Amino acid sequence: MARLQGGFVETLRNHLLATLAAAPWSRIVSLRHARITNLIGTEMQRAGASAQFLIQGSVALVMLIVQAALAFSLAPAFAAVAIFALTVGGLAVIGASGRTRDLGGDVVRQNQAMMGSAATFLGGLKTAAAQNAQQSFVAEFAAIQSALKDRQLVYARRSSRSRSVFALASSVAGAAVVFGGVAYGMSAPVLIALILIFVRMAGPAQQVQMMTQNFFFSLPSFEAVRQMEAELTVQDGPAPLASPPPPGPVELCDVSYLHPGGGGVKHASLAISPGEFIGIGGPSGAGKTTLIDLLIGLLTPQSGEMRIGGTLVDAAMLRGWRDGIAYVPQDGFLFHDTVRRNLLWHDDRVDDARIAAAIRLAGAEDLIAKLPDGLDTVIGERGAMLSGGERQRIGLARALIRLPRLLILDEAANAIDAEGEAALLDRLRSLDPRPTILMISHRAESIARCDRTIIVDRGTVTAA
Ligand SMILES: Nc1ncnc2c1ncn2[C@@H]1O[C@H](COP(=O)(O)OP(=O)(O)OP(=O)(O)O)[C@@H](O)[C@H]1O
Repeated sequence: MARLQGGFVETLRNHLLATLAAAPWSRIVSLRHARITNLIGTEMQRAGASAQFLIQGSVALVMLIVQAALAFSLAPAFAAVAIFALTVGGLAVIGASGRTRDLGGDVVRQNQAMMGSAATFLGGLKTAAAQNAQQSFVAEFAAIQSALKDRQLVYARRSSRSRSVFALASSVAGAAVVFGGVAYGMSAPVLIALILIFVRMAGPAQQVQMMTQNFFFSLPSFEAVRQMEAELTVQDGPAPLASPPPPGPVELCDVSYLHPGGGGVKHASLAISPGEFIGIGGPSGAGKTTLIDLLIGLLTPQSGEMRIGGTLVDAAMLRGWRDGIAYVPQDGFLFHDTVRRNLLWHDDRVDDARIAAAIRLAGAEDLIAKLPDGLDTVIGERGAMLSGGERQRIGLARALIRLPRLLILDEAANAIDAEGEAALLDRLRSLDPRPTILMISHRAESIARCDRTIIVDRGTVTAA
């Protein structure tokens, strides 16, 4: 049973992760991270427990049926009364299952709120510490914990009450069997055998009752996992194999994508040749990131089309296209591990010469030289032990290690001093062969270093 339960949880967890990985970006972006981490951790375990309760309850039910059949063969009328009593008890338990399930649903919601509160606290730790605001986080967390404990107490009280009722009812039933047997002149051997059977039925009957309750209490966890999968799944079937796109320009032909609030990109048409270094400028919220998300295929055009090397992009080509993309956001994702593991996050079969070349290009040589253990220094959660500019240089080096066909810099150097950024851009310009580089920046002097500029303003894309 342990193997079954372990296998069930493993399969469920892997399936959820695979669904998440295959989900369209527009759906992933609106998900709350705490919801996912809570599902993967706590709720998966509860869902596994619910599967185990189902199996244990079924085993106990089979035992109960066998014992009831045995009792029936000895004294049919008696057994019929006992089976009737058991059925009434079973129906009462099932009747209460709706409320038990609601309680289980409350527990899922509170677990999620608790995870969300902890994640917000950790994310805003520095701001909270700087403003002495930790107490409000602690108070919020305590309030959620208290609500969670209350729901669990209600459940514990309810199951303890039904266990007492069951114990009382089975004692009364036992006494009734003895009394009835004597009153109706049942022979001593049959009566003793019947009592033995009924006594042995009490265990499985109670187990069925408890397992049913536990099952309905943990069922909402399984339902929550399924619910998320349903929200993330667009179509069934295996993802297509990646097919590399043909060489040639990337083109957007009259492409529009508007987010639910109305912001985005309208009727964009542009062609980007291989090796071009293009600056993308425009005010905040104008649609620059949306344009990039369309070019890397994270967003699918609502109208218009995208071509690479003259060929219309389909799902298989999109996978191949992304294999050649390196994307560097403003706040590059760094994790609590060594610089080396952060650099090789995507592919650890890279040789040292390629790592050194990428570090040189990103201008991260001095930074790594001064770290106590060089490339093997652990840099803290989200690279907390580095400065903003240093974090960005590590993010850039990681992207360059990929030897991308398309390099996207989404305000990826805005924390680096102007002089350092100018030198970095010059190094990128002189790369040979040079990848296509798209750089979003709010610094006019940085944009000026590109081959040409695209301006995005209120969703309209124009060449400057
Ligand atoms: N997932 C989303 N859901 C709803 N609206 C969104 C979403 N993403 C972006 N928007 C909206 O679309 C518009 C364009 O956003 P986008 O991120 O493309 O702008 P941007 O030019 O990159 O801005 P910035 O320079 O500030 O990064 C904004 O009004 C933004 O609020």
